[in-house]
Amino acid sequence: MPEVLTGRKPVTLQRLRDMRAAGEKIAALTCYDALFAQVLDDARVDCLLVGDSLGMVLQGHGTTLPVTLEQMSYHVRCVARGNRWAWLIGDLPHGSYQQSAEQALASACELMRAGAHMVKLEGGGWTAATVRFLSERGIPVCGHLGLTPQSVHALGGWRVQGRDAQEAGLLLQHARELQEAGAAMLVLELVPSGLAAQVSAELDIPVLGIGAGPRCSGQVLVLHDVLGLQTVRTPRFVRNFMEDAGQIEKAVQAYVRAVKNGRFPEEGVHTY
Ligand SMILES: Nc1nc(=O)c2c([nH]1)NC[C@@H]1CN(c3ccc(C(=O)N[C@@H](CCC(=O)O)C(=O)O)cc3)CN21
Ligand SMILES: CC(C)C(=O)C(=O)O
Ligand SMILES: [Mg+2]
Repeated sequence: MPEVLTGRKPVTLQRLRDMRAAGEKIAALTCYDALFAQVLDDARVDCLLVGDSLGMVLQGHGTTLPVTLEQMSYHVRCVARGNRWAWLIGDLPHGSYQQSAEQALASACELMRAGAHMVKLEGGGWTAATVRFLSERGIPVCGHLGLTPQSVHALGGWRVQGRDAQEAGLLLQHARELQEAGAAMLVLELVPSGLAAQVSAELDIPVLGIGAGPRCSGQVLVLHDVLGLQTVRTPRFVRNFMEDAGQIEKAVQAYVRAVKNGRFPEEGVHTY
């Protein structure tokens, strides 16, 4: 239905900032195709993330490393066709932004042409200059700290990040630097809930958590995990919303509701 009949407005960066300021939780899910985009959009998911997790979920790889920019661009195009209102974030895949700020800009432009509203890149420290380069050129950028899957081999596995004081301090510093460089959003993955709460409270930008506890501006999960479809052992931060809902549309609605009213994630159950 058109906007005049639904009263629905597209989710914008300003709207996401307002939600953060008002304490309204942001509900995000990964999405890789047009049909699911339509389903999630209808269920009023605020942000759709075309994540490079598709390398593991759709392609059957053991990590996200083999995913290419061309593949990401294809999936962003698919999702953009099915989406109408949600804010669309595209992951820059491994090797598409590390070489230089210029390389990152070219890769980001490819995803923006495909229909992304924002790009996401992993890591702290050196990424600040790249985030600044893209932001100054009108491309909204989302940072990603904590467990950064593209560095899984360097990190020594899918391990919780920021457990000791030194690691926590560095993560907080990286988060500040990303915001200062112009990052408009931040994903925190697999970090202790207290640290995620501290980062979210200190920053002015929306912080989406995945395995980062309930005190973030919002949550993001892999869609297939929410639907109880798992090829690997389910991480503890996941909740299967299909169990009670019994139907995909209802499960997604239940996820949005649980995030909005703060019942997911549950401290001590889905947290570290
Ligand atoms: N389906 C799916 N869901 C995801 O959340 C996800 C992907 N794929 N692929 C990319 C990354 C990989 N992720 C993972 C994978 C495994 C754990 C895991 O097993 N974590 C341990 C924590 C170990 C510790 O305590 O340090 C756990 O028990 O949850 C966590 C995140 C998150 N991302
Ligand atoms: C899990 C989220 C944050 C992600 O980066 C992905 O799906 O690739
Ligand atoms: Mg990713």
